[in-house]
Amino acid sequence: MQNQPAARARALTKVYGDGDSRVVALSSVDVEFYSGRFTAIMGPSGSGKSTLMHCVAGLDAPTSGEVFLGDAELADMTDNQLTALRRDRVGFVFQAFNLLPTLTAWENITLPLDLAGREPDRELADAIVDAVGLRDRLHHRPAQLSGGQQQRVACARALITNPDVVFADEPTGALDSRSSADLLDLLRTSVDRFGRTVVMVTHEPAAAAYADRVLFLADGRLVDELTAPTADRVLDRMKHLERVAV
Ligand SMILES: Nc1ncnc2c1ncn2[C@@H]1O[C@H](COP(=O)(O)OP(=O)(O)OP(=O)(O)O)[C@@H](O)[C@H]1O
Repeated sequence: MQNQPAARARALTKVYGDGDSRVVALSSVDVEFYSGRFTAIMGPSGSGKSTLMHCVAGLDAPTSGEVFLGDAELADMTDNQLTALRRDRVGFVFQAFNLLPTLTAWENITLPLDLAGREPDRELADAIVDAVGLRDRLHHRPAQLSGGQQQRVACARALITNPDVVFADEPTGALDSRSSADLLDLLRTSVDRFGRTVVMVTHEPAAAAYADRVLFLADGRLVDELTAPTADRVLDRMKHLERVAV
């Protein structure tokens, strides 16, 4: 049985520019991201992966179509409501870690709560700090941490508000293979242990294999999907897509 979608889009279309520079980045995409699941989005370069994630996360407005986070339709929201939604109900992890250099790891992790005037839930904060394995680094600043540690701080920051959905855009893109595996384990743990919903854009079949389900985009359309993926099966589908695309 599938869970309720934590986020979904209907007939989502995104067009950039006009005239000669017009690009249809997404063409009438219907998609559901199930609650408590880990979904990976793959596809050739330029296929619309980041655009899809940004539209569903409320970072970018669709040209047409509908996007829902839970029951809320994003188009019905004012700018202030969208800002609050991005702060309180959505967590983000990007390829560049985007930590504030003057704050310690702990201050970076709790920043979204400070901005919202909320206190950390001690039990959740403890569990997250243990899961990211940074208990002895909490008072270090980003420059004193490795890339992998910085990305785990970013991941803890995305989890600390107990968001409905964590969106990760190429989160392992700047990491070595060991740090990538640690980060992917952490995203997997956030789903299995904390019940989070994770949506991750990636180029790497080995990273997509951590997900429960992989969606494949080509030319702005959803063209395929795989459940219980393995790196080999993901790679096979990608080869097929890239053959079709040339
Ligand atoms: N701000 C923008 N203005 C104009 N065109 C854009 C803009 N953002 C994206 N595009 C175009 O939209 C299409 C989809 O881009 P998108 O970044 O979503 O693809 P992607 O699958 O994430 O690519 P990659 O794997 O290379 O990061 C591409 O043709 C891109 O050039």
